[in-house]
Amino acid sequence: MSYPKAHDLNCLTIGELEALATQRMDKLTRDYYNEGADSGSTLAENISAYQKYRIRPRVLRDISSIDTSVNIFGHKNSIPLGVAPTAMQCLAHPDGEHATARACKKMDIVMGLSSFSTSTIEEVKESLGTEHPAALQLYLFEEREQSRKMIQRAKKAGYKAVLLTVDTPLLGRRNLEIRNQFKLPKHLRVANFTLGQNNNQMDSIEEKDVELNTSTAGSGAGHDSSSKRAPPTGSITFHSHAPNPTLTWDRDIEWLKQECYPEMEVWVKGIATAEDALLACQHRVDGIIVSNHGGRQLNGALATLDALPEVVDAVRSQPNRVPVHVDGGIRHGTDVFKALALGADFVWVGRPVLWGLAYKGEEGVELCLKLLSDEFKLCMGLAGVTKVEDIGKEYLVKIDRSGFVSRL
Ligand SMILES: Cc1cc2nc3c(=O)[nH]c(=O)nc-3n(C[C@H](O)[C@H](O)[C@H](O)COP(=O)(O)O)c2cc1C
Ligand SMILES: CC(C)CC(=O)C(=O)O
Repeated sequence: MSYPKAHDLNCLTIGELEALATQRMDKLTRDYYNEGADSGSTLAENISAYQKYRIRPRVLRDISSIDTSVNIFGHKNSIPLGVAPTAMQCLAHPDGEHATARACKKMDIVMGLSSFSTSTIEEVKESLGTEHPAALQLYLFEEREQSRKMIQRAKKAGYKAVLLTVDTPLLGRRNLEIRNQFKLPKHLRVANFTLGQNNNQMDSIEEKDVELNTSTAGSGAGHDSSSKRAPPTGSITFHSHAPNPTLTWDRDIEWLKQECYPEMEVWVKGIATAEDALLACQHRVDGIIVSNHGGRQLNGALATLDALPEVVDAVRSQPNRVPVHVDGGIRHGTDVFKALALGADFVWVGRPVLWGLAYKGEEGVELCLKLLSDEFKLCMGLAGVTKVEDIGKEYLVKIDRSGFVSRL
């Protein structure tokens, strides 16, 4: 018997990957990527929530053949994990989203692409290849024509789904970002909205956008409680356009489905309650991602793993049961196992992939995905499970602060 595979002896865990990446990123990027909103307590709890559960391993079950694969968007994915959409990946590495795409392709792992990517929808799909599944994360703009164009481009490029981000009616308050007056360096662009589309110069993040973040004027979160906001105009920037306080279930989800069907599925990303999960089912979305945006939006919100059971229960009470995914705080293969045992069908991972990218570009992302894959497979085997669909709550116990253990 040999030691478990070591892909990089300098980096055997996601924790080590974070440390290595942290040394390599400039302060602006590191702060932008790593921080959560306000005190960061929701970001921290997304991670620590996994420690409330312990695994109940079963033995003597012949685990000599383990199948970690699942289906997503009609494709086989090597493990029940995808790369969450995260903005502006060229900040971490010059190859940015292309490096992520190539690593995803190699690892048979679905990729979520942010609307605010530093490479275009079409370019990234080319790096993924025609067969490989991808989902476009959508910030649905008030300027609906821009969103319609994005959707059409994604369809044409072969994206399988749109993940509508619903937890950004306003932008969360990220203090380091504000203190650093974060903006995209001049040599980078938010590629989907730059020259070439519509012959319309839509700039990347400029000085005035920083103003929007610090004063929150225009984002609807100004201090004047009676002020009425005006819809954003001019350049498309993340501060001005990503948050959209006008979105509603009735008007916008229905509109989006009409625009996307039949080529692309419509998912909502950012559900955190049973009530909204029920509405998502009633509006017949194709899937739900339980997410609090990696703790970057409403600080004080429940950790996603803690929100997951109520969402799963709500969805299971419905006749049209849709898949439930979760993201936030996943840093080890055992976390993937725990999320699935609590009823998730699939998980998405954000920051660890960015750390991989910052560490070694494509190779670093691949390393990140390999670590999580290896850990997940090992966890399945040691827990006595050979098929993903067999992972259930009987494999977990909850442990409270005083060490009291209870069955689920
Ligand atoms: C730097 C950064 C940028 C992000 N950009 C987006 C984005 O453009 N759209 C979006 O829906 N979510 C975005 N997210 C949230 C992720 O999709 C995901 O919900 C979150 O990162 C999961 O938490 P984790 O980082 O703990 O894995 C971003 C997260 C980070 C850290
Ligand atoms: C607002 C974005 C463009 C990026 C984002 O979602 C994030 O920074 O969390």
